[in-house]
Amino acid sequence: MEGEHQNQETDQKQQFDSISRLAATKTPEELVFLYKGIQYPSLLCSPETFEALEKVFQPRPDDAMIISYPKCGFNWVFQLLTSMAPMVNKNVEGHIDKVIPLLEFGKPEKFKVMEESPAPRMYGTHLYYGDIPQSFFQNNTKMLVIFRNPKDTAVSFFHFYNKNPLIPSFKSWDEFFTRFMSGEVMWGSYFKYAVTWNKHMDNPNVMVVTYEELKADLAAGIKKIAEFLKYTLTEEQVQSIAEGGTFGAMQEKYKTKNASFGQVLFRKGEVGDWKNLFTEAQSREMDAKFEECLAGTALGKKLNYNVYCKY
Ligand SMILES: Nc1ncnc2c1ncn2[C@@H]1O[C@H](COP(=O)(O)OS(=O)(=O)O)[C@@H](OP(=O)(O)O)[C@H]1O
Repeated sequence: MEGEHQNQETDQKQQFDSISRLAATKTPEELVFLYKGIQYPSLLCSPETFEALEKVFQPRPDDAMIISYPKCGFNWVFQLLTSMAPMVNKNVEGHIDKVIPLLEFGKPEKFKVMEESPAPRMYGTHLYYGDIPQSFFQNNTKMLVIFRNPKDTAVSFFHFYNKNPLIPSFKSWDEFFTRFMSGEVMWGSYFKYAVTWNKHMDNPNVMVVTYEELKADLAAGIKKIAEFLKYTLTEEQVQSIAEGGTFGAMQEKYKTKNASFGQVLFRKGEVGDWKNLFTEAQSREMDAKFEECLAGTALGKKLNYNVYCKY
């Protein structure tokens, strides 16, 4: 089993290196493609995979699906879930890391591989609510929706664009900020994403967790997630998941798994980094947008904007 796991890690590293070499031969325009009006990275997503997600993939009620706008903590929560899964069913072990966990990434054949995985399966998406196939709602898949305050999300996204060889770069933070605010970035508008999810927070199969609450108390966050998924964990198991889920532990793990992508993915892992890039005018502009879209809403309250996004 250990050998198989190492092979999967080597595969991931080789895939990333070979796609990076391909990306270097592309123009910035070629690195992005539009699907239903939204931008996606063309070397990672394809219309065939989007169609197979809709028509071929069979979600199950005991699946755990992470849904997040980019840079809100998808990989962090995925790590927590993959630590939990073998505690719930040992047979899951050999199936973790077999496919890229983001549903819209990779080739359509991945869905056949996922079919063979025992419960609980863990995967996720950055897709808009409206672009998630109806089958997930009809089959009562459990949805963990991860949000992060919009200012840190924007800063993290900006650095991601500029560090990730698979997507185009921006000349400046100011240019990126304008595009983020108008929603002309990959996976679309943060605010549209949030406004839509705010309407579905009462769905019993949906639980919203924030990046900031995990940062404040990771063990409490793990217990909350386990309870939602109906997993029984001992205190020791919670502690061991929390230890493996710190920023430092995850950064270290990626050094052996895929060092170059690890550097792209695990940048700083902090709350409040926005203060290093936002001008006062940009901060006010985002405050006004938050007020217009989310003030007074359940999700707006959960995001604790006044605590995390004000000077
Ligand atoms: N364990 C842990 N603790 C705290 N923060 C963490 C952790 N793991 C990942 N991160 C930070 O999450 C940011 C990346 O978010 P995503 O994983 O959603 O990115 S992606 O859209 O899927 O590429 C990115 O944030 P920034 O550092 O602010 O850029 C990561 O560093």
